Amino acid sequence: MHDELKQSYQQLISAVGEDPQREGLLDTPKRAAKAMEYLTQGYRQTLAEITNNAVFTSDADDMVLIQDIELYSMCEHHLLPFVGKAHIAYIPDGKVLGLSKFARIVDMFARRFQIQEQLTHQIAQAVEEVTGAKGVGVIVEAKHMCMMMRGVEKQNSKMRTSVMLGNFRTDPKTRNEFLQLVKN
Ligand SMILES: Nc1nc2c(ncn2[C@@H]2O[C@H](COP(=O)(O)OP(=O)(O)OP(=O)(O)O)[C@@H](O)[C@H]2O)c(=O)[nH]1
Ligand SMILES: [Zn+2]
Repeated sequence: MHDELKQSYQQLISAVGEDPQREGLLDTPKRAAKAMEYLTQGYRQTLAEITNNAVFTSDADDMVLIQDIELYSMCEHHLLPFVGKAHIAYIPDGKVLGLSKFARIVDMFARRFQIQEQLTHQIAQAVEEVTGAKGVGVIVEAKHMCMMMRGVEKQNSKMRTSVMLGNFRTDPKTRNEFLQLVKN
């Protein structure tokens, strides 16, 4: 993959009319390929591997909220970054997941070519799958460079997506508790 990416970046540099042999650009295909490999490493990870069995038995059955998990992803339409935060809440059903693993789940799906709606959905489903929770709620808020640097060039708009599963979907009280907690 590395060599293929490197060649693609060489072509890209030529295609925009730059000189790939210019001193400042000589190592750019190599660096850019390495960066792109990192930014898409989510394709080469699995849920089992990143959560590493960090699921613990617990009789806690109150809502757990992990807020402000920063995320960097790339929109699949323009391959430009979108940047923001994820908030994840769940109601355990006998099992809790190690705290850091929520951030790892966010990164695994963010480091792919994405649309925000699907990213939000995948995070929620993964948390449900790993914890077997009674319910899961995920909110993602992000700013899309494809709307800021180009196109409509709006600097202040933000996209907010949410996915509610289990009792977050069926029970308005649970959902409201989540939304209230995130607001605070
Ligand atoms: N729903 C959704 N849309 C997104 C996301 N990221 C980018 N987009 C939008 O995808 C759309 C692609 O529209 P097109 O008309 O095919 O592409 P375009 O001509 O580059 O569109 P403009 O951005 O309006 O210039 C744009 O409206 C983007 O704002 C995302 O995560 N979710
Ligand atoms: Zn885009």
